[in-house]
Order: sequence, then structure tokens, then C-alpha cells
Amino acid sequence: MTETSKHEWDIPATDDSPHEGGFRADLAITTERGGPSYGAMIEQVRAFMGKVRYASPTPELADEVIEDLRKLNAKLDTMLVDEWTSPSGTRIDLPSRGNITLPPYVITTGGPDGVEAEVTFGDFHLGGNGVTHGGHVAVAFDDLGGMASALKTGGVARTAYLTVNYRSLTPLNKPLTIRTWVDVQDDRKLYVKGTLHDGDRLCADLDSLFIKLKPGQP
Ligand SMILES: CCCCCCCCCCCCCCCC(=O)SCCNC(=O)CCNC(=O)[C@H](O)C(C)(C)COP(=O)(O)OP(=O)(O)OC[C@H]1O[C@@H](n2cnc3c(N)ncnc32)[C@H](O)[C@@H]1OP(=O)(O)O
Repeated sequence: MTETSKHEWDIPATDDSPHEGGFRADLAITTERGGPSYGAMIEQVRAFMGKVRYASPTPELADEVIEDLRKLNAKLDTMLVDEWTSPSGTRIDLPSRGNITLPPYVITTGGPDGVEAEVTFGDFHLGGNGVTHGGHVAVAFDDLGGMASALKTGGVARTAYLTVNYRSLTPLNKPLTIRTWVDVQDDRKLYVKGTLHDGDRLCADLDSLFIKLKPGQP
């Protein structure tokens, strides 16, 4: 795959409008931005975030970690780019397109009929009593609902509403199956349904509305 694979709904950026038509004019889907170690770097950050959730450091260790993190933040400060050129969210070869703000998922199938992915909520996503925080389940549904909308219409959509029904507890550190699909399309309105399963057990389901953006709509 080349650095940037064009899709018909990638609207070219212009000098006047670097992100005309939604989140980005050119989704700049890539497997190369950020380099070959970008995915491993994201995994280390994810692992760190999970450990922070459970760690109870001594004051000395906390001070050491602060110092290490200061150094790491200073290193990244030298490499900051804008939203439109960051690798995050564009790396289709990585879980969740390399976006650390999303729970890590891997797409199994995706097209106009919907999306199926394997999602694994980790220690960072702990809500309480050993299971996943409901907000993180909603984040996964939001992103994959948006992706189902995009693959159905060939355009970027924004969430108008998102209702998640929590049917049973969602385990951590276990691959789960998440599905989203456009149930009904009424012009720009996309009524998106979804399910999250642990094996045969339904953990949550989704009822949502996405609105396809008009050209140039921010
Ligand atoms: C091979 C690899 C491929 C990779 C592929 C990558 C894909 C990459 C995917 C990324 C996926 C990210 C997915 C994240 C998605 C977000 O998280 S978006 C962030 C959260 N959402 C927002 O911030 C939206 C804020 N709200 C808005 O911007 C505007 O209200 C909206 C939603 C765009 C709608 O505004 P609008 O376009 O002006 O539309 P408007 O005329 O008001 O409404 C249109 C119709 O919808 C109806 N409507 C609007 N809102 C509502 C509502 N809340 N309830 C009911 N009806 C409503 C209206 O009544 C109207 O109905 P009709 O009169 O046409 O019958």
C-alpha cells in the first residue's frame, strides 16, 4: 500500500480549507505515517495507562516516574504536528487506526453492510468490580458506528445521538465481538444499530443516529 490510499469520499484539502467536509478533507489513510515502530509505541503507552490504573507507587517511585515522563513529554514536544497530519487515526494497519483514545479493536470485516471487529478492553478501561467502564463501551460503538456510516455512504458522518443499552457485564482483557450496521438510511440520516458480545452473551447494544455531513460542513 502506498503512503496515502485515496478513497472516493476523501475530499481534497485546499489552502482555504484544510479540513473541508468533516473531520479531515483527506483521511490520508496510511500504513506508514509515524514509522514502523509507531504501533509498538502506542502499545507501550496503552500498557502504561493500564498499569497506572492499578499501581500504588511509593513516593520515591512516583517521583522517578514523573521524571521519566517529563523526559518523554519533552521528546514528543519536538515532534508535534497538527491534527490533520498526525498518524493517529489514519494507520489502518494498526488496532483502532493507531488512535490511543479508542479501545483497541481489529476490524474483521467491513463494508456497506456493516462492520465487525474484535475489541479488547484492557486494565485502563476498568470501570469497577473488574469490568469495563460503560463510557468506553460507548466510545467503541461511536467510532465503529461512524465507520459503518462512512462505509455505507462514502462520506463522513457525525453522531446526533447514541443510546447504549448495557445488557450484561463487559469483561476486561478478553476479545469481544462488536458489530455495527446502518439499519435504515433516510437521506443524510443513518440509523445505526450495533451489538457487543462476549461469545454468545450480549453485553450491550446500540441505537444511534448519524448524520452524513454536507460538503464543507465542519
Ligand atoms: C478501509 C478503511 C476505511 C476506514 C474508514 C475510516 C472511517 C473513519 C470513521 C471515523 C468515525 C468517527 C466517528 C466519531 C463520530 C463522532 O463522535 S462525531 C462527534 C459527536 N457529534 C457531534 O459533535 C455532533 C454535533 N451536532 C452537529 O454537528 C449537528 O447537530 C449535526 C448532528 C451534524 C446535525 O446538524 P445538520 O447537519 O445541520 O443537520 P440538521 O438539518 O439539523 O438535521 C438533519 C436531520 O437530522 C435530524 N436530527 C438531527 N439531530 C437529531 C437528533 N439528535 N435526534 C433526532 N434527529 C436529529 C433533524 O431533525 C433532521 O431531520 P429531517 O428534517 O431531515 O427529517
